[in-house]
Amino acid sequence: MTTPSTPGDSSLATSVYSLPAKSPTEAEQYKARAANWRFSTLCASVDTKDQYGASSTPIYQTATFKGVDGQYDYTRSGNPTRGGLENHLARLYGATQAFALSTGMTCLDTILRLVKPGETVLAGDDLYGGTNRLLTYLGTHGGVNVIHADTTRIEALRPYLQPGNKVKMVLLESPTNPLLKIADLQGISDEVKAASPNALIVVDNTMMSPYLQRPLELGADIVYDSGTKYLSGHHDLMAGIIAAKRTDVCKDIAFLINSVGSGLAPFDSFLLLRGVKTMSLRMDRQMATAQLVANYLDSLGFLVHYPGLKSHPKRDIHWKQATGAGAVLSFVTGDKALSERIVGGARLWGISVSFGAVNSLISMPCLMSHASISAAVRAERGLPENLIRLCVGIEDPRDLMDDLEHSLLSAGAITPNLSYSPLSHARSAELYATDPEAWILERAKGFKRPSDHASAIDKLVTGVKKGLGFTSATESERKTIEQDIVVSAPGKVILFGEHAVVHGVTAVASSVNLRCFAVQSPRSDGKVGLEVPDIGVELEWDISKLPWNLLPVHSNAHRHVADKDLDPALLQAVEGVVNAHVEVGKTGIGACVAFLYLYMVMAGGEADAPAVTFTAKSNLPISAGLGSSAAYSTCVASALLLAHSHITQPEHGQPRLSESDTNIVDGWAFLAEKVLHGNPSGIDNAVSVRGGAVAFTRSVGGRQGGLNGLHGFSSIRLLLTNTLVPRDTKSLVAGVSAKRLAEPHVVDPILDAIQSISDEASTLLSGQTRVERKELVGRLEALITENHGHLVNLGVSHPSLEMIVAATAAEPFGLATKLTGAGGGGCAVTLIPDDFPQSSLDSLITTLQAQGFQPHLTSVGGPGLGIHAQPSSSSRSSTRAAQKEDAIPNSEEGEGMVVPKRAGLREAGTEDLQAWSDRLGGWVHT
Ligand SMILES: Nc1ncnc2c1ncn2[C@@H]1O[C@H](COP(=O)(O)OP(=O)(O)O)[C@@H](O)[C@H]1O
Ligand SMILES: C[C@@](O)(CCOP(=O)(O)O)CC(=O)O
Repeated sequence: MTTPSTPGDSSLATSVYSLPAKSPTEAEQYKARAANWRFSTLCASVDTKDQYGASSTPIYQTATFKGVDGQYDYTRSGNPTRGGLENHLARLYGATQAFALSTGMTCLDTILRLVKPGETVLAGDDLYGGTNRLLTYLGTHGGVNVIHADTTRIEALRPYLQPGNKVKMVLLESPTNPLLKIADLQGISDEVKAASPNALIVVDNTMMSPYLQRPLELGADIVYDSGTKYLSGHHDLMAGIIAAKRTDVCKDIAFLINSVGSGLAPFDSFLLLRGVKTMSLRMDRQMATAQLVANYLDSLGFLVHYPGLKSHPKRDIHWKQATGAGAVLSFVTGDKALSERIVGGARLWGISVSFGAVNSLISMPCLMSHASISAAVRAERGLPENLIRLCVGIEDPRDLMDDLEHSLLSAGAITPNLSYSPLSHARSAELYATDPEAWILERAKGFKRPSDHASAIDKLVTGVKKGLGFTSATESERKTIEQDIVVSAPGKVILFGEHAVVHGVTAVASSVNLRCFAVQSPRSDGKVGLEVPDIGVELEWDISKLPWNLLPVHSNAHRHVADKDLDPALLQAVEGVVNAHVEVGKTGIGACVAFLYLYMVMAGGEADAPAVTFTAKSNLPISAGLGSSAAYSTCVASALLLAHSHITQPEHGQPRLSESDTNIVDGWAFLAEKVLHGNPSGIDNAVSVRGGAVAFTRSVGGRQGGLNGLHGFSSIRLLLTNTLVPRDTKSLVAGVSAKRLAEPHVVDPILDAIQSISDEASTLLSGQTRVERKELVGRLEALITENHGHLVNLGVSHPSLEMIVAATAAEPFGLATKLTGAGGGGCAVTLIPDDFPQSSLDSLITTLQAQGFQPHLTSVGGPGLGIHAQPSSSSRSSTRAAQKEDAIPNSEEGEGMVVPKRAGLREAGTEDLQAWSDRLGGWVHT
């Protein structure tokens, strides 16, 4: 057995990194057969020779191998799965040897170790951020002289090539990422070699893969690829490949990999080998679509970087050395905020760094993959901050175009071309099937980029269409918002007095630590959109087509104050608009109607209606009695009020929102609650808007209502248990009202009894009583049990709630529980005394879970409505600069990257919402 030891070990090339054990004749036979195969045949035909005849290379998931004279002894030095992959890749790269490592950056690290202190590395100036960072480190810590130049132009390299400069390595990329600049690989290699014979030409070939470009055939000494990209194609592994022709170079690389242990693990080697088999197939599809996308954007007048375009600089050189244009392209919109809107609005195009996988991606390199290069250096290297990079996958091109076009439209990057008459569906389908390039150009004709000066013909067509009752002529001028508006509001738990509160009885409630979060973002296509992924809502409406004619006429000059009552005719019309979407379920319909109703009433007319998308997501269980509707209503109300500047956008550092703004939001949130619940008391929105704990009395029949803060509430521990039984607040509230009408002699005494309970609870929780803690908790427990009994008599309990009451009351627990909220299912709340042992709590939780319920301990009394503050105008520029600097150190592939807020909210999992909002920071609460 030969273990690689020193670079000078001549046995190395034929030992652990050589072809697998097989007779030379077999290997030769394979080579002879494969000699004339084309690339895709080579990809799919792995030369496997396994002891059991396995037709796919097995995973040798082992660190060590038995015996002393076998071909393998230790996986760091060599492993049959990795060896099989490396042999296969060596053929694809046209290399003497190929090596599989853990990542593309490991490849670069390994290659750079061939440079000694005092020697020079010549590298490009449009490099992947990670490459740039490693080179900088080598310069400061490794004594290596790193020079950045435009490696795509030999003229830029010439001054550095004199022997005195000790150029050991020239790092090339073509096309570059993300500007797709082309380098003449053969020309540069020849000239570098002539001037600096010791220099190694290294090519990062990741943008092309060996399928499209084989730099070893163009004079390069070493080529490396991030195997994470096209080679694997599925974003399910990380890998890097080094391929080289010169045996001395191969030996050095093998030595380093063995010494460091950077070889790819067996399982990842297996996955990569599997991925490589379909590489050409995937890339053909990806490239064909990329070409369509590039043609589309190009014909609309965007500056597009893609070597498949006729106008691409040095296109002829690219096509001399490569057989395809790849599937990455980038384009300039001219406006960073516009680019953020485009990226934030895309759905099918995922927001992510990296490229080359089967699914399509969209990103802004300056905020993501290239964020580790400082803004100043990016500017110096001509990387526009508004650049959008598209990495095309294998999805149906029509779906990709639908999504991109929708996103461009809603962001205002394109507008419909009113003078264009679209093809019929049948003709368009036929064109797509027979001539996709003609199809895409035809598609692009339906749009144009907005310009300040619409052509005379456009103006004429607009006028005619408007006269005929078509969409508003002023879509591009329609009001929108300047920046994203971000808000959040909590749910609530009612401890005493639900239902009775509707009839004027006092209730005691507190906010909980679960919230609804919302982003309202600008759009420029004359539409208003609502996205509530929790309940499957993703809709948009033409603003001009909303039933504006039914808006009640307001004499009132204080338009920002909400109406007390709903307008039945408008409500019905809005319900009609929403009900037209048959795909939306009951929960979704309520959410849409509440939003659209507020949207229309607050605008007061079409002219003032802003083109926005409202996106909401919540970690509150919906319809479980924890006030998810109030949290949503509060978010809708505050976001719309901010869009109209009816309340003040807070600035960083402001301690809290003003009392008057708080009241305005509460009024509108109450109106939304009325849409959702018919006759709510207003307690849910009062708590959601203000947070904390309150005793709330609705003003009924001329009696004075009121709201008092309860400061002894927050120290109480509550267990909330969700029965998961769905119910409907509106009908439960209506049921109690009907019962009161039918049997006032039964219901009224119950209401009186609940009033006494709430009064006593308010006193106990006011924080000012002298009652001893233990006694206080004991009294509250008795009140809970009593209040639940009254709710049972009002007919709003449910067998599942009774199971929880019984389970928590049973020995050894002995706890008091009541339903909370509207009942009929939903949640129960259990008071956990201070001295209740943790072990008992754990066992109670297990018991409840075993019965199919979802218990969780909650903290109460947290903040109410929060609005994400804009930096104050004086500090705006410095804060931005600080944020950018903050993002630099950890902006790795994905980590710390800046995602448009709307997309960030949409993509965050329910569990991550709070963390997403904490990361945003800068919240100002009521
Ligand atoms: N996150 C949310 N996004 C959109 N709408 C919501 C959301 N949460 C609640 N809603 C609306 O509120 C209704 C639930 O209200 P309700 O039955 O009172 O339950 P809860 O006690 O959770 O407030 C839903 O049907 C839906 O229309
Ligand atoms: C039953 C009621 O008192 C509370 C309703 O709470 P929820 O919708 O179940 O979260 C109704 C109300 O106060 O509006």
